Amino acid sequence: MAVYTHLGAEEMAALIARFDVGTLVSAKGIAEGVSNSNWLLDTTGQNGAGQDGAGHEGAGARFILTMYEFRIELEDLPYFLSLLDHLAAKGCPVPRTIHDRDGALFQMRGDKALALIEYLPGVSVNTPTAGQARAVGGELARLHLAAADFPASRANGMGVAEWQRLAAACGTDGLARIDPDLAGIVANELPRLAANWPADLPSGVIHADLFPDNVLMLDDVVTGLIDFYFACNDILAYDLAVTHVAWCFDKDDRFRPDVSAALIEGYESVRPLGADERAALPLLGQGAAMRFAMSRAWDWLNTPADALVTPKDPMGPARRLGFYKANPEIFA
Ligand SMILES: Nc1ncnc2c1ncn2[C@@H]1O[C@H](COP(=O)(O)OP(=O)(O)OP(=O)(O)O)[C@@H](O)[C@H]1O
Ligand SMILES: N[C@@H](CCO)C(=O)O
Repeated sequence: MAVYTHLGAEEMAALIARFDVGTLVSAKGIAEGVSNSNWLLDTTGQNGAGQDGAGHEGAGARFILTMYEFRIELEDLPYFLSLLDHLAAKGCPVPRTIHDRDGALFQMRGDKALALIEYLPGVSVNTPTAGQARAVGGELARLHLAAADFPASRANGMGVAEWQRLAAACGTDGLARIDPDLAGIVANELPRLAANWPADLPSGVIHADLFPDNVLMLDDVVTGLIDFYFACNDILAYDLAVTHVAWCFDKDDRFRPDVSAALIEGYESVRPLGADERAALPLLGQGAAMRFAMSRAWDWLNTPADALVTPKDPMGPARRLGFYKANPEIFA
């Protein structure tokens, strides 16, 4: 479930009339996703009409309407939405933001923001193949290169200081309630990661959350990179580490060496890693695993029992952290 707000037909049609996209034909709530309300819209217009004329007259057009419900600060929206436009203009497979007739990137409904973005085809894979991981690695590197001249900057709100804040907010008892091992893992590993976190690796715009559910694919082709709402400026190789944690293990947290090799090869076919970046990957992987262990632990302890969403298990990333620590040679 992810439609938290009801928008009536008349209101939806009036909203869409602010854009040069034709008139509304249908609007369907999208079940996937947990943070925002999303609708799939069909209109009588052309895709991207009024921007570059792409699309086919008479064929109708399809869009995603997102209402930002939680977590996203309004002041960050221009960064996220103009980043989509910047990357799309450079040929990255990301949805363009549809601007309204006055050029605005987003609309307000009460205190909530809404944005209309381009619909992209494709599905999210559950068990990626090596070929799919190679393609994702290549697109991630292309994203890093394409964003090199993006003029805006945003600090990583999910960096080391946030892992520490979340760990403290969960407390030793809370972590131990989730799993008897978790409190010990955090007590041992978090101070070490914080003390050794690299400060001088190449940085730029990163996606920071490129899990399979944020990638749309058709066979081995990436058709969409979506959900840029953690994007920020940080270490580029950390983004590869995040993607590695998310793609290179099976559901039982067993490492998948072929998928790992393909992801890194795909990345390096576009942007070869420096020796310093490659040497840092074992630590960056542990940090990426800690980031998701901590955000999930907080959600685990703070999601009401009757909530419509099931919190994700923090122990998956926690076990992957242990794997990276014990097996740094996988990145050699
Ligand atoms: N541009 C797009 N083109 C096609 N489908 C999209 C697009 N954007 C989103 N979707 C669909 O909507 C679903 C939810 O989107 P998204 O993951 O951005 O939601 P969210 O609530 O912000 O995410 P999260 O659960 O990661 O916080 C996606 O799984 C995908 O199926
Ligand atoms: N992709 C994240 C959710 C966003 O922080 C996870 O799987 O935990």
